[in-house]
Amino acid sequence: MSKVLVSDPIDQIGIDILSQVAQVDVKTGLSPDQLVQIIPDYDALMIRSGTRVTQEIIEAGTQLKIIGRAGVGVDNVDVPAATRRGILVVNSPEGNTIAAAEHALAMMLALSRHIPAANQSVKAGEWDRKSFTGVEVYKKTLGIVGLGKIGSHVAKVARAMEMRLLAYDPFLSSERAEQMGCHLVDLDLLLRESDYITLHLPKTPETQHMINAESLAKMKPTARIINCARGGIIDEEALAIALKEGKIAGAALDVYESEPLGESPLRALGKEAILTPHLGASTEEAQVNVAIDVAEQIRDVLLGLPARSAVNIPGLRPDLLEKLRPYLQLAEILGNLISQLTGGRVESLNVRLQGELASNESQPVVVAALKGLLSTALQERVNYVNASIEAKERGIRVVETRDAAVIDYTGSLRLSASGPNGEHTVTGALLGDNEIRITNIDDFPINVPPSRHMLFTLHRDMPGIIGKLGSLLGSLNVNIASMQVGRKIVRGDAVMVLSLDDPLPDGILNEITQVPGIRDAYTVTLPTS
Ligand SMILES: NC(=O)c1ccc[n+]([C@@H]2O[C@H](COP(=O)([O-])OP(=O)(O)OC[C@H]3O[C@@H](n4cnc5c(N)ncnc54)[C@H](O)[C@@H]3O)[C@@H](O)[C@H]2O)c1
Ligand SMILES: O=C(O)[C@H](O)COP(=O)(O)O
Repeated sequence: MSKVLVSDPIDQIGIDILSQVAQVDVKTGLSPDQLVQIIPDYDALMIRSGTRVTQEIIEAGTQLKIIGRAGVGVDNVDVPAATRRGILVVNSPEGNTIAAAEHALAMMLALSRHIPAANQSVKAGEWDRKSFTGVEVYKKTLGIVGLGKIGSHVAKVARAMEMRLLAYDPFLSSERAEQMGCHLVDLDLLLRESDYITLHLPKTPETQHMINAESLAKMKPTARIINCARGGIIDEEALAIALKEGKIAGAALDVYESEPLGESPLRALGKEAILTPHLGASTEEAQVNVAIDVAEQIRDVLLGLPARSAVNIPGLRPDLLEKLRPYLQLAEILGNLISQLTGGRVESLNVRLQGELASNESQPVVVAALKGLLSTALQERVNYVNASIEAKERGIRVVETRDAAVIDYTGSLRLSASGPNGEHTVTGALLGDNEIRITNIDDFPINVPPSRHMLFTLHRDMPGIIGKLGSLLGSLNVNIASMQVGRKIVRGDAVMVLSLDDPLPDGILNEITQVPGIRDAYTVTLPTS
């Protein structure tokens, strides 16, 4: 049974889903060293933002197949290291969108009306109304930095409060921003004109300290800033100084450069600063959403099914996946076949996608062919996550051609490559009921289903050859399940394709090529029943 480690608190519903297929161990609060020690036992790791999944942990996770982040941000996971090791990283891109947006809006209103400080004052026995006079958000300008899922929900609610909306998002068109009621502007203008600024963008090297002393200096002295996105987008030291010196009126932070927040000048500030401990996603609803979303993906991957929100492999729409699934299997088999026929070590792979496979949506089929090609050398270490990277690192050039014309089959795939055994070409297609067929080998037409043990010969089409080969295999107690000959002209060159019930004994290929008329022979083991 697979084993899943849950190293951050997640909703019970996620644990119930995982328990359908795996032993689930919930161990929160582990130190990095403890995690390195126990991770080798686990097939899957489920986390929130509390666990930092470093390269060291990934390398120690020799059984790890998937890391599931019950939330959006994967900045606490070394995704490139996971990709190199073929470990899938999945998240829940939408499960906590509403929760995070509502937290940002709550912060904006709490800042405007000094709610935390007023609450504290009443609880301390005071009745001070004068110190807590606030401001209204009505008709004020809200600058939204990052108009993605969370930013656009904030925009929707803020519009209902009749705020004027500015947005800065370099990856969004003005038309799209206008549809959301926002006027797209540059960051400089947004900083200068906004009464409130709310951040909803990822933390990247480019956005690190995007809000710094210089940008704070551009803001109005009455401006308030909210960060419920990621710590580090604001330079905390510069912010603390700006607040202390009254350069801006307030800040509400849910996320910090280092979490948990340690010693910080922010802690010493008064009612102008509101600090919450990374609570954006902490609603009952969001925690159920993300736990279901990610646990289901981990469960599916452990069952050999694809994940819907993988961050290190292009996601596939479920309908497209359903359509491509038999082609992915075909591509893997053909990739494996060509690798064995060429003797491995190919320098380039030519992939021809024909008929319905010519569409750009069939790109995963190329990845599947690479996976099949590399699996002879890398076995289970290659998968859909790392096949393209592994191929690149091995210097394998992939040349794709696409032709939408339908020839013989609705869709077909042809691979050619050369290696130590010379150049070979294999073509395959699906029959009406999605049955896989190898339809051509080295330009000889055939029509055989792939099978686990196969023998391919190149021979002269002449009487007696089939009988001689059959007798030879019979004398070795190898049972032939099926046999087919492909030829272009009578008594010319031909290929023979045999499906065998048993693997061929070692060294037998030499004997086969001694049969008069047989020029070459290859045994192949394919990943099929
Ligand atoms: N506090 C929390 O608990 C919490 C919860 C959920 C999400 N988040 C964080 O909120 C942020 C937004 O999440 P989302 O789901 O809306 O993501 P999203 O991908 O839907 O939106 C992000 C937007 O930021 C924009 N963007 C990227 N680089 C930018 C830049 N340099 N300047 C301006 N805009 C830029 C993108 O174009 C995109 O529109 C993320 O950082 C996420 O990790 C925090
Ligand atoms: O990226 C996210 O989803 C948020 O930061 C939430 O993080 P959390 O799951 O640790 O609450």
